[in-house]
Amino acid sequence: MKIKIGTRGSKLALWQAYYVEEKLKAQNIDTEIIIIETKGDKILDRALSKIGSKGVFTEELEDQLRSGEIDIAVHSAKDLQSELADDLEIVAFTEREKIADVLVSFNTKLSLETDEPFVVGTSSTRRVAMLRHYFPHIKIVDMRGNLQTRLRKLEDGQCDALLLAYAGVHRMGYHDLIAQELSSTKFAPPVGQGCVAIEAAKNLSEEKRIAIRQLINDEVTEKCLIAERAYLRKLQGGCSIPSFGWCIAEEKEGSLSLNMTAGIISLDGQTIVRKHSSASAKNAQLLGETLAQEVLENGGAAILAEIKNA
Ligand SMILES: NCc1[nH]cc(CCC(=O)O)c1CC(=O)O
Repeated sequence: MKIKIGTRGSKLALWQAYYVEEKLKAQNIDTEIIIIETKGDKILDRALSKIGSKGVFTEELEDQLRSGEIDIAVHSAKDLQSELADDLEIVAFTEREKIADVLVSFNTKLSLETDEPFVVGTSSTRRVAMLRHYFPHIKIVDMRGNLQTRLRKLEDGQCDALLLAYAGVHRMGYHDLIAQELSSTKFAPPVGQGCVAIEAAKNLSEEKRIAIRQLINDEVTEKCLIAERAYLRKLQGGCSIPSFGWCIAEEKEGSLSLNMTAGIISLDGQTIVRKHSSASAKNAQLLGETLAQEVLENGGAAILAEIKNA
């Protein structure tokens, strides 16, 4: 059997593709990595939220899944839109890395917790809003591009620090630049952060589908991601909305139980709606949907409407 793996060409995307390839190769499955450029890779001069919300990093990969040019597409789960077309599905989620955001700087003594003002580069609406809420003394500059591009801008002095996902920083070997790991209860991570998702067309052969699930899927992570993605789908926000959601699993009396926190924050950081709930892993999807309903009813809908009008 041979499995053709489609990926974007950034270093982080390639790390993910090699990670998946290793797991398949270990069981003597032949693999080929095919690099595909997406709109999100080509357009670098505009904020992601302005390019258009859906599929900026996925559309071209999905076309090739449908045509059979590739068997699977490897994505950062957080970049994969919550609602897939009817002919596509996620067949596996890899075991999750730490989900927190980190402050990255050449001055690792920097901390958001002191009153000292400094400049942070980020273009994520969630990170901007969270900074405004918790750390209003921080100045923010817009900063897009892949990790290496952003680090070069940091090196050039365009900012004092970056806010990034721990997972990407760790995978790229930039551990030494981590100045501070942020608390997820406060500075809540987005749905999917730290996890790699494997997307396939529904017409992929059953043989390949089963092999991929067996070798790559982590069942505990999958339950968490089902809950998180159900939350995002129900919120109908898309990836440029400052929403957050993270679910952790714990073994409780022999069965798996999920604890999830989810919410949304206004762009100016003034209003946060945050809800928490638990459920059995069997009800993962319902957990995410129920939380979305609660968030929407308790001020979330008003924040969404305000963002759409802006
Ligand atoms: N939006 C870009 C992106 N997509 C996935 C990651 C990090 C790795 C991950 O969360 O899986 C990053 C970089 C970042 O936000 O710092």
